Amino acid sequence: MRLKVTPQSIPEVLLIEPKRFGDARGFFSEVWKRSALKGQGFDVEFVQDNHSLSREVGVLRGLHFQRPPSAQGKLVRVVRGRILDVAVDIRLGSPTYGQHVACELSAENWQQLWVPRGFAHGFLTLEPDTEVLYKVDAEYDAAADGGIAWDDPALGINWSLPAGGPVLSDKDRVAPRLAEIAPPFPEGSV
Ligand SMILES: Cc1cn([C@H]2C[C@H](O)[C@@H](COP(=O)(O)OP(=O)(O)O[C@H]3O[C@H](C)C(=O)[C@H](O)[C@H]3O)O2)c(=O)[nH]c1=O
Repeated sequence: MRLKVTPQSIPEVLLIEPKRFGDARGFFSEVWKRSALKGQGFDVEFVQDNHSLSREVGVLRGLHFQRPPSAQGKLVRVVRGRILDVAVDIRLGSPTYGQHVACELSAENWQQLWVPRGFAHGFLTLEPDTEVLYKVDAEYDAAADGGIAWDDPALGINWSLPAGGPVLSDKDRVAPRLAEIAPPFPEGSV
């Protein structure tokens, strides 16, 4: 098997573990195969690839989403360094609404997280010079871009922050709490 897929505590969120074929030259790995998600009921067609570099430990990007009809599913992986990757269920009416999955993804463990539409996504870097690559199934739409506070007490995310606190963008520093925004994903919207 080249791709192991494990549903998480919120079963729509999947941990994906591609196999690495190592040899004296290095390794080869199929890091994405459409049939792997299709087998889990997600027939995804990615339309954009993203790549971010975060220089310091403690960079926290999130919690972000795009509102319908520009909602994005994301397949996240780390090619250098390590992150705590977090997906928060913000689908109104979901039995796991407001709950989250947190997984450590790294170049070493080679694991990926599938974050479906209807989830807010964010990560904290655990090593310097961390590079995150992620495919999305809807293009960037700045007008649909939304965010919720990384430290929203209602979400109860244990980020394991560094002593100096997170390094945030101006946008993330002032994001509202989930209860303060109009529900971004009404029932049936994703
Ligand atoms: C997301 C995105 C951003 N941009 C531009 C907009 C800004 O001028 C610049 C930085 O954007 P931002 O500060 O939103 O980047 P991040 O904080 O890494 O945002 C991402 O962080 C979390 C982890 C996510 O899951 C989202 O994919 C995304 O929101 O890139 C684009 O041109 N295209 C894009 O798809």
